Amino acid sequence: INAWRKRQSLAFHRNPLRLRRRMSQACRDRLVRTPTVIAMCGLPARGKTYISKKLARYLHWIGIKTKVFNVGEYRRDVVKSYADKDFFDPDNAEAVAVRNLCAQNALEDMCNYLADEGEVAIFDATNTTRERRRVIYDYCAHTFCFRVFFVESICDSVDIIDANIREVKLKSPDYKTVPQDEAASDFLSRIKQYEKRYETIDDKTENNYSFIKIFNCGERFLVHKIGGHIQSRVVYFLMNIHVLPRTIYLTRHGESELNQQHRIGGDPPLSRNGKLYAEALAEYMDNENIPDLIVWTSQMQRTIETAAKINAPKEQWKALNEINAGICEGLTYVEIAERFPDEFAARDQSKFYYRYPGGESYQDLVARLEPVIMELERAENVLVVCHQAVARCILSYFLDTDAEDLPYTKVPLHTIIKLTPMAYGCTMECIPLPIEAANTHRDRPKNC
Ligand SMILES: O=c1[nH]cnc2c1c(-c1ccccc1)cn2-c1ccc(Br)cc1
Ligand SMILES: O=P(O)(O)OC[C@H]1O[C@](O)(CO)[C@@H](O)[C@@H]1O
Repeated sequence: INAWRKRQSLAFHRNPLRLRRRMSQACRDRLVRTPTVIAMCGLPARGKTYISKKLARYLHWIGIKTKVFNVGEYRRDVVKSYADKDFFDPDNAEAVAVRNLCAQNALEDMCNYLADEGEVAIFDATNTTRERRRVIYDYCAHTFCFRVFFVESICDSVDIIDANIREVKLKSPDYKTVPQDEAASDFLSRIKQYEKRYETIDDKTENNYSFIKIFNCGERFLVHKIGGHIQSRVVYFLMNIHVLPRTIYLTRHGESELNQQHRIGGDPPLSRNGKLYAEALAEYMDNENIPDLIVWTSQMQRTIETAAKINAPKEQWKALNEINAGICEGLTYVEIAERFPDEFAARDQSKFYYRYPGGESYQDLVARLEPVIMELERAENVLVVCHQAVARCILSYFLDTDAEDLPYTKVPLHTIIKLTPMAYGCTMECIPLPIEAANTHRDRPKNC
């Protein structure tokens, strides 16, 4: 499929017409993983960029090549200094031409990305008219034979719109030199310009499309003609996220007796220092005074023991158990290098994909952690007490780390990581507690 795509993309740059015929031929052949365009729809301040970025982060984390194409960024490239709301007046012919050009440029870049390497592309734009959606559908589905899935966010809650404008819009490049209250009123009138022409997806005249309509941040959904695996994963994800403010705490278990011996795996008890960390962690969480905190641990005794003294309900997840090192369980890295030199070298060559004989890879870990991430999206204040490799995978979901770098993320023992969702991402604060612990981190070797 990749070689085919490479040929198609070369052909495209040489002879667009020939490619389009070839691509329509491909339409008749069932492609294994037909690329999907997720086209956002909705008035400004309906969370389109929020959904686009969050969705892209989730799909990237489960291993699907995904990229967001934001038309606003294309417009800012073309129109250096933003004039004002009149730029969005549908009767301003020159501005309409510029905006259509930007949308077309984004559309072409997006389809080239999918023709070359991408599996999912998210088209982050208002797409608020039937005509605009038909242009997208004809270009992506008929010319390129990609699946198209429309995601419309509809929100009439003034509080939510106002919060969005305050939290995100006023920080946008369009308003960096404008006083806040003037920016807010300019943005509100920008919305009014769009409202003049807004046509919500109509399940009668647009009933051939696959789409989901989301009302008021997920209070209600209307799902229409889900087409394929990606779309069903997207719908499932969108029905599990929420925007309630909350904090996620992440920490490894206290130092274990095997950590002290620099041995990996096993199901060892805590060392004396590990027990001290368990007490300090309970005290820290008490001081944080988090409403309705829930604590998740693995089923290994070192995490259960670490959480035991925390004054909150506990839940054990087998999915949070540490990576299974198979034949290397209980060994030190030196012993592994001596007894299984080829395995040791192979792991450093491709640490994310390498699977221990009789054990797991980081890629296996991400797959087994997906239900934990989904439940974390549904939950509010949670403390997750887990392990080094597991913590790296969970952290990479929130920080959008690449698979290449994920297995080398530093997650020291006796450190509390505080994750707070903000605007389009989340902030991370590391709080090391002053209790001695072995260093279990192994850096990427120089030659890898
Ligand atoms: O402003 C908004 N209006 C309307 N819907 C919104 C937002 C935001 C939002 C949240 C944080 C910052 C910026 C935007 C998220 N959603 C949203 C939409 C659908 C789902 Br399913 C979940 C959240
Ligand atoms: O992938 P790495 O760097 O070997 O770290 C994972 C290892 O960390 C530990 O949790 C502690 O050493 C081991 O149980 C596990 O095999």
